[in-house]
Amino acid sequence: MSTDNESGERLTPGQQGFGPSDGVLVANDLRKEFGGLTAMDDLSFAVQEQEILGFIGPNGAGKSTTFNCVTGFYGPTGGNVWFKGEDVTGLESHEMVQKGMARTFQDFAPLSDRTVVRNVALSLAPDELLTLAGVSGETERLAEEICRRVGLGDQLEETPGELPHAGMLKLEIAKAIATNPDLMLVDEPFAGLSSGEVQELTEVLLSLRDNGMTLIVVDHNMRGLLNLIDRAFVIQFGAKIAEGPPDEITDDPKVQEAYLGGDEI
Ligand SMILES: Nc1ncnc2c1ncn2[C@@H]1O[C@H](COP(=O)(O)OP(=O)(O)OP(=O)(O)O)[C@@H](O)[C@H]1O
Repeated sequence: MSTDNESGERLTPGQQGFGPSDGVLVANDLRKEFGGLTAMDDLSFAVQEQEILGFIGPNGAGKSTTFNCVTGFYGPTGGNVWFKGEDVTGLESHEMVQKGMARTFQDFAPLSDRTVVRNVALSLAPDELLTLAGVSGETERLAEEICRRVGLGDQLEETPGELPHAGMLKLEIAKAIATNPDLMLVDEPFAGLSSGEVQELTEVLLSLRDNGMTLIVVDHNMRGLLNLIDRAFVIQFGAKIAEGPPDEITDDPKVQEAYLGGDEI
């Protein structure tokens, strides 16, 4: 990643430029403008395989914009995104899913008239469905297994409306797992959860990593993330202000200033 230039000076990503092989997901000089507003200002970062990156920033910092540009919901104005070494800049969201990138949504939109397990079965990757075609009950079995992995084993036959808020979050994660991703971007997973529920969901996300997945967790602050993330990447005004181990980042003067007058980081 960072290499020395001819004069021996350490180069930071923005100066040197990240390349396709610098991580499983790499953004280089990623930019998004909305009219005259620059929401993402030549942002560069790389996420390593099986890493859990916390992507943090105060309100309006550009987290959702970055999330949307990486997952194909917005086309970036400039820069590049590489996923597993391939240039995926500007691809559509369904193409990103096919390539192994999943995301969760803050606005849950399950099919309210289908059971929990059917909702997950309907999200199963087409590959899995083709492989399983004609094998009676296999699709359902796989969907059930995913539900159990996220702690929904006892609610398989309930409808989403019967689930508590934490259950809806688990369903959202189960639907993302069903697409068989290598990388999952999780949007504010702990919003509105009790400390016990945070702990339970932390264990689910850690087990996904232990099974080979890479995760980016986007959040307004680091409450609840300390036991989950390996590294925090903090942005403000669409640009990086700090990066490092989560327990150190909270003491960073730039981070404290960014949160001044607002919520605690
Ligand atoms: N579709 C859009 N059109 C115009 N401006 C936008 C659009 N989406 C975001 N912005 C602006 O871009 C900036 C970054 O917004 P963004 O939603 O990415 O921040 P955020 O870090 O996700 O904030 P929050 O934590 O409040 O969700 C803000 O100034 C926002 O008003």
